[in-house]
Amino acid sequence: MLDKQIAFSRLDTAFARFLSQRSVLIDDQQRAFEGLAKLVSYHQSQGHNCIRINNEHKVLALASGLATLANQPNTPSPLVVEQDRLYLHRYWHYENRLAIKIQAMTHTRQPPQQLDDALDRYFTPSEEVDWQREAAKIAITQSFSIITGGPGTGKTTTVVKILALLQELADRPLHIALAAPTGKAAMRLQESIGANKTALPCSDAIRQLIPETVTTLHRLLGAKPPSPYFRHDADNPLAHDLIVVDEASMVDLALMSKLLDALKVGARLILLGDQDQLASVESGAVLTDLTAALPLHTLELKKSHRFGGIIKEFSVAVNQQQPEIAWQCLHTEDEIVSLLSSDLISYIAEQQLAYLSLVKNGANFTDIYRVFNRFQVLCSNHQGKKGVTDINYRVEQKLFAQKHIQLSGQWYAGRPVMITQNNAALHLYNGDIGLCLPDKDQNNKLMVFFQDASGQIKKQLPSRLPVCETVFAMTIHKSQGSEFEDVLLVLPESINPVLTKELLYTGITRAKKTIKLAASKAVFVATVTQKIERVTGLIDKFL
Ligand SMILES: Nc1ncnc2c1ncn2[C@@H]1O[C@H](COP(=O)(O)OP(=O)(O)OP(=O)(O)O)[C@@H](O)[C@H]1O
Repeated sequence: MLDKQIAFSRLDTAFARFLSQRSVLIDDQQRAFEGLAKLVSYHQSQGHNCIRINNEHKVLALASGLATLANQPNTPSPLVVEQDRLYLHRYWHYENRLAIKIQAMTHTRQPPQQLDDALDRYFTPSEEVDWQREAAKIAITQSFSIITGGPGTGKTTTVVKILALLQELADRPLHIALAAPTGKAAMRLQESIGANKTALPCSDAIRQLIPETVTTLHRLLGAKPPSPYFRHDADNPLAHDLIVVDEASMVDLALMSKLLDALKVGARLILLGDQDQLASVESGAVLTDLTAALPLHTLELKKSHRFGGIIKEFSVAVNQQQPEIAWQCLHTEDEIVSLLSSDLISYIAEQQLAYLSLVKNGANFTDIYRVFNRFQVLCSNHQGKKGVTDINYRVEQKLFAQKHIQLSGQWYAGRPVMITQNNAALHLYNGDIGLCLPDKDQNNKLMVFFQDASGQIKKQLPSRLPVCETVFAMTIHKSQGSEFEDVLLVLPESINPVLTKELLYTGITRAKKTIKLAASKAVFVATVTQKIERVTGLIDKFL
């Protein structure tokens, strides 16, 4: 049953050997069991919650003495068999807890009196169905709700109205937390909430009950690194009456399960996100699974208020896996969505000139940061030709050859960097972007400048920074939760397993104004055709 093509890690091999040596099996059966354990370990590391097994494997796993049936829990075993699925015990536990906790929240609440009148004040009555109003109705009458939709469909606008409505309708002020999986996503939601609050048709008293700060989920739950556990859990629940989580597609099974565990009895949860985006980096496809499993708790907003036109058409064609239509979108006259026709590295270097000239002229950081963030190169892959490392290296060399940067060492004025490791002491987190600039207050010594959610600027000595990398280009994965005016999407020269329609859709939906694509038709078509399939048992647990 072992697939020779699979690149098992040393961890997969060591884990499987460890288990098989503890099994009661011998000889061929022991070897077969070791193969099975290796497969579970590998697929879990690839984002699946479990693997599908046939009867023979089920018998083998149970005969090993190291797997138990999910519905016959006795002593905890390293593996769990549930129907035709084999899990590592921990992931079965996460799936099971998550389903149990959500099911406990699926009873409908008594609709408050005058709900319709209240809704009418926030949502202008119209002839057609107003889906944002419907979403608000679901979120108010259910303890657990999901509002999904692509960029600009009004998820944030709607949720701010929901928060005001819930505060108006509550007997006492609700304790609300707003959270997102990454610092970047938290920052964006915070900006958006602030802007939306002022436009609410409510009293100042109600407005003040809507929080303005957005935290990361890890901070909300009280991370205790390196421990995988949080300060808040079932024994020490969060005090909040309502928690809103934005960019929920990025939340993996383990984190979502821990979040649900940490909710107090009677609390509400609203998940916001785009179910068509990439699944979480770690295992599971939680948002997609939950939207499929709980249609009565889910509302999908379809109409984009930010952009229609060709970007929308392009994203829809990619999402619906129509490669020929998507390819045609790249060939319209207005060039809002187009193929890159010039040399890739020269084009990227040219796009940095406005930014680098501000750096050279000693402009203030806010202006430099804004101009840098206008354009971003998003690659599908990190390694290999046309991956992030390759492009960053070649762009630096080009800018150096053109004398736009002075490349005497690793650090130079104008080097943009992305932090790739959290450092709580410095308040710098994976994904934060900083710019290396001469510090006028310190005799032009090179410092790395960052801007936080509140717009505050902080600086650090390059030598003190946690691990980071140059970021003229970043992966599409890292760009989740961010938006840029102009995006250049770069795919490699040959197809690889990372290339999926979800990845491309996520990259496309980062763009606010224009999209350029650097890819051959063959690779583009193959990418649109490939889809993320994650093996999970979550939907089955709601049947
Ligand atoms: N019903 C509406 N009528 C008109 N404009 C709207 C409506 N709903 C939202 N908008 C506007 O559309 C824009 C996008 O809305 P919003 O930021 O709420 O969308 P979103 O789904 O949260 O987007 P993203 O996922 O990109 O954060 C905003 O400028 C907002 O004011």
